[in-house]
Parts: sequence; structure tokens; C-alpha cells
Amino acid sequence: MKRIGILGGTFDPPHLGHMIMAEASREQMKLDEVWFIPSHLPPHKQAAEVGALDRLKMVKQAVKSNQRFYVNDLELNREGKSYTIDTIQQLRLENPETEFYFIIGGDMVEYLPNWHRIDELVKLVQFVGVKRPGFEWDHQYDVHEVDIPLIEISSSEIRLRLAEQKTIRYLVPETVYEYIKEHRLYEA
Ligand SMILES: Nc1ncnc2c1ncn2[C@@H]1O[C@H](COP(=O)(O)OP(=O)(O)OP(=O)(O)O)[C@@H](O)[C@H]1O
Ligand SMILES: O=C(O)c1ccc[n+]([C@@H]2O[C@H](COP(=O)([O-])O)[C@@H](O)[C@H]2O)c1
Repeated sequence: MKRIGILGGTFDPPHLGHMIMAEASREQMKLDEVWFIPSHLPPHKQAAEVGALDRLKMVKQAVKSNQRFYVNDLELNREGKSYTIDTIQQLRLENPETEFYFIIGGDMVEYLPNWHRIDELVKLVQFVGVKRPGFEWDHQYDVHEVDIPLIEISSSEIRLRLAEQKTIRYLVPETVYEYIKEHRLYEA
């Protein structure tokens, strides 16, 4: 069985927190690959500031130097909210010889009881959690814990910094930094 990690996210924009959690999960969970899946419409928060195509392109830029990281755009081709249960069902159908591990931050671990059809979802996928500053660790569901240094970086903080014309260099991969500058994203 192939072991694939899934890092779903809004990626508005992708940042080094995402890269560190993906790499630590790959190593500690002995994953063959990590697939980054940008959501079309995030299920639990407001629509992204930047359109789906730019977010997809930024994620492609972010992963391109790592041969075990891939981008999958299946959620961008689906109407309505990007519920994880729909994504996992599709992935399992398309990849029968594969075990999927869904990687989430501490905020999402805390929120798991509210996920759409969570009791079905936990039977279809294993969750991998990484701690995140400011969030409790909820053990209501089985979550494999992966250790990373606590990282304060968030996409919302990056959007705020850009709106205030502050630097975001070294908070995002260099290729993402260049993409944001070139396309003048998140400017007020
Ligand atoms: N610094 C971090 N530490 C741990 N997990 C993180 C971190 N940043 C993001 N994640 C996790 O990565 C996944 C995708 O996150 P997302 O793309 O929504 O970024 P975000 O930084 O949480 O965005 P926003 O600030 O806009 O809410 C989620 O499971 C989230 O919990
Ligand atoms: O399916 C759900 O109900 C659900 C609720 C919250 C989050 N998720 C997924 O968790 C991932 C991280 O979410 P977000 O909004 O923090 O980017 C992303 O792939 C979402 O689709 C999924």
C-alpha cells in the first residue's frame, strides 16, 4: 500500500508553516508523497481573498523544489463547499492501493467535531495533526501527532502584512514571494 499525505487548505497564500508541517508529516509518518489540495470554497470560513487559479499557481510554485510534494486540483473542479468527505471518497475510488493521511493544524483538530459527516470521514481516512499556537489539542478523535516547532505564521497574518506594505519575505517560499510581487496580489 502506498502512503499518501493530503494537505488540504485555502492557501491564501501558502506559507512556510504549510511546508514545514508537510515535510515533518512526510518524515514522521513515513509517507511516500504529500499531495497539496487547494480548496475551492473553504467549508468553514469566508471565501478566499485571491481567486482559485492564483492560489493553485502559488501552491505549484511552493512545492516545485520537492520531488515528493505534488498538487492535486480536484477540489477546484467541484461546485459548492469543499467538504473533505467528498474529496476522500473520490481519492479512494481513484487510488484503490493507497492509504490516505489527512494533515491538519491544531485549529482544525479542535474544530474536527464540526466537520461535515465526521463520523463517516474518520472511518475513511486517518488524521495527522500538528500543534499550532493558540489552539487546544482535542483528543475526541484519533489523531496521529507530528512534532514541529510551534509556528506563528498564518495566511491571515501575511495578508495583513501585505495590506500594510510590510515585508513577508522568508515567511513564504521565495517562489511564492516572487509570484505575489509579480502579480501584485493582496495589495490594498
Ligand atoms: N502555522 C501553522 N501551524 C500549524 N498548522 C498550520 C499552520 N498554518 C496553517 N496550518 C494548517 O494548514 C492547513 C491549511 O491552512 P490554511 O491554508 O487555511 O492556512 P491558515 O494560515 O490557517 O489561513 P488563515 O490564517 O487565512 O486562516 C490547516 O489544517 C491549518 O490548520
Ligand atoms: O469537510 C469539512 O467539514 C471541513 C471543515 C473544515 C476544514 N476542512 C478542510 O480542512 C482543510 C484546512 O481547512 P482551512 O479552511 O483551514 O484551509 C481544507 O482542506 C478544508 O477543506 C474540511
